[in-house]
Amino acid sequence: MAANGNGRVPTAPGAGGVGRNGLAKIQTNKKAEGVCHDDSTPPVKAQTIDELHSLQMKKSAPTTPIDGMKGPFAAFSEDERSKQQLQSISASLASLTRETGPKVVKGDPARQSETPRVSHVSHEITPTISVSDSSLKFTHVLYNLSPAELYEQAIKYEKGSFITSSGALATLSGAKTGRSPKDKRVVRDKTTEDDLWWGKGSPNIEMDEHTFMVNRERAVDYLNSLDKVFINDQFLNWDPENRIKVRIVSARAYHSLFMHNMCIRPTPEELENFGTPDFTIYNAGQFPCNRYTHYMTSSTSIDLNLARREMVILGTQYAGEMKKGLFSVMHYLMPKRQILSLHSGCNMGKDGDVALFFGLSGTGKTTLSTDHNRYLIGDDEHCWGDNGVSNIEGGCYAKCIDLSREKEPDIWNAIKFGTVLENVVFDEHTREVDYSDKSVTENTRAAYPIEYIPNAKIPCVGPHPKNVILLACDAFGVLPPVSKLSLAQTMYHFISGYTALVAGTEDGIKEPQATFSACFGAAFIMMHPTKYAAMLAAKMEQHGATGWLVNTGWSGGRYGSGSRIKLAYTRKIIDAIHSGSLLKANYKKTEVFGLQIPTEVEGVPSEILEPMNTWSDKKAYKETLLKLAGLFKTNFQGFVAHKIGKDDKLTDEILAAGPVF
Ligand SMILES: Nc1ncnc2c1ncn2[C@@H]1O[C@H](COP(=O)(O)OP(=O)(O)O)[C@@H](O)[C@H]1O
Ligand SMILES: C=C(OP(=O)(O)O)C(=O)O
Ligand SMILES: [Ca+2]
Ligand SMILES: [Mn+2]
Repeated sequence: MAANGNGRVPTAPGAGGVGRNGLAKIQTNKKAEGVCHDDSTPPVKAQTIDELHSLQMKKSAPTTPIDGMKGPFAAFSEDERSKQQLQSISASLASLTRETGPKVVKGDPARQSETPRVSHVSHEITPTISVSDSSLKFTHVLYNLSPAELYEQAIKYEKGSFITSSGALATLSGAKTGRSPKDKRVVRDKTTEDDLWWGKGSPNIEMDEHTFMVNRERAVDYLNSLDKVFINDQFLNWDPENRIKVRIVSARAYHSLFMHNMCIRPTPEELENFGTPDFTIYNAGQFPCNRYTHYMTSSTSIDLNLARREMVILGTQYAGEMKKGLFSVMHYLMPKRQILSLHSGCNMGKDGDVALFFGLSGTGKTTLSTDHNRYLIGDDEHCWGDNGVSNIEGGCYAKCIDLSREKEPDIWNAIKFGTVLENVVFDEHTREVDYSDKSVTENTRAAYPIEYIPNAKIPCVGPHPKNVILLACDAFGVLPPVSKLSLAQTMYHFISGYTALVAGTEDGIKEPQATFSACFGAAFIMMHPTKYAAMLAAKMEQHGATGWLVNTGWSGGRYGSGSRIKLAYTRKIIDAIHSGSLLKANYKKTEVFGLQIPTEVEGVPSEILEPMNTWSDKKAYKETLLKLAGLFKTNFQGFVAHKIGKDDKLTDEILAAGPVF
């Protein structure tokens, strides 16, 4: 025993007095005189460490009790259902050159000895001469794992996975940190040839059925070659009558957790009775496509086959491809049922007033629909049908760059256990995230279940919208912070789908990049933009919704000389739209774009409402305004030949609703 500071050996504990470093000595239990016990609880009921471990985890309770079951599924035993489920998964993973699907086993291969969930699929093993090695191998599936299980899988097996100080799962998406629209392919067949929008401006770049099958086989073979794959069986669309069952097969826990958060999570009962999915994604993102395959122009390919109801992902691990790929599918399926699909955020006031927020990436859909004073219905993808609106998703996907607790408290607080944080930078020791760090990418993201936002409206449905807000982040700084639109103007701006962002943050980039993306989501629509526009016009007219154009971009000059409109001001503008007070304001009409701008908005300095006021160089303002107007005009040329709605009246009005100069 070491000597203490004064050179004396400390006395035994229990003897009273002062111990080492002057601290009071530990007192042992009086009752335990002579024996050294560290607690008085009974010993654990285990003889070995393995027994102790087995005590720790109990088997999940079956949701339907096996005895005394009622309802249509009473005839099926637990075993029977589990067998059917494995057969369905095996069918999903079937390589089309082989007769049957792979032999599927549930559970982590690394934990077979511990997991009670190993259940063999009773495959009819057809004796065949040309048996390949791959057919001898079992495919282990990790089926609808919980966030906790997915965390463990990610941290154990996926490089770049860490728990941040707030409990979120930090992940890396690899070489791709954003979507790859140029690598998206859609199968052109007899049906889609007539139904879809092809050619100039369309996001649908064609591929043939055979090439799709080549890529599908490549993805399926890759997935079957792995130690294990993740399967998510989930739903899209909160409207129960138009709910779609989706299955996502992926190779990474990160992808599985992302989709767990983003799609609607089935209850255990719904999962038991899931049956066959309506749509399946094969995400083999780690594995590239073969560039010598017809139609491939890079090693990335995102392939959609509407007839087969399948999507294949090769060569990109960016999780947003899955979410937005399914959104494309909804943009096909829903309008066929007379339901309008919308790339918009959506929220609802206490009185049931619903607002839609359209806009391209980074314009504020997620930020502005997440509003502490209103119920969040969803941040990105919705349907508008005869009964009102419904969210397609079960989660939100927020941009995190420069996120602050003060400005966006609800999003900040949603970044906790269960949330996927993509491509963020954090302190190696404290695991505190630095949201201002763009070292990996500027497109850092958080994906969280919608119920992580305290005032989420569950189920995520609402009545018909009262306000339709078009968001444009105008880096030219010439669009007013807010203007009230006529129906024709709303359609003009909806079809134009304008935003201008700064290309990057490097010095020397003076010129903002204008983007026109029809329906504020050209990358995701499947039919001609005028189809969606006509539906929107009819719905807005029928339900008396008002259109608004809100510039969440620059004021007082273009990017470089002006500055971004304060989020606090934009929120005040949005508040005034929601409350109805802006509808009653006084308006004046702007030059060139002919926009109605209010003279006053509560909480917003009046001088910024008219952009010209904020520019010190009036000549530069006028030039920039005309430049932007020219860009709008050129872009709209592509639509002048199309009729919108049943008669020419609206079409003519829309054409007249653009800039005049
Ligand atoms: N005036 C403003 N209005 C809206 N967003 C703003 C404003 N100023 C800055 N921002 C920032 O712009 C980004 C908008 O992104 P986000 O809401 O995720 O867009 P979207 O959901 O449309 O892709 C957020 O990072 C937000 O903090
Ligand atoms: C996820 C995306 O959407 P947004 O930026 O609109 O949130 C995306 O465009 O990839
Ligand atoms: Ca979006
Ligand atoms: Mn968003």
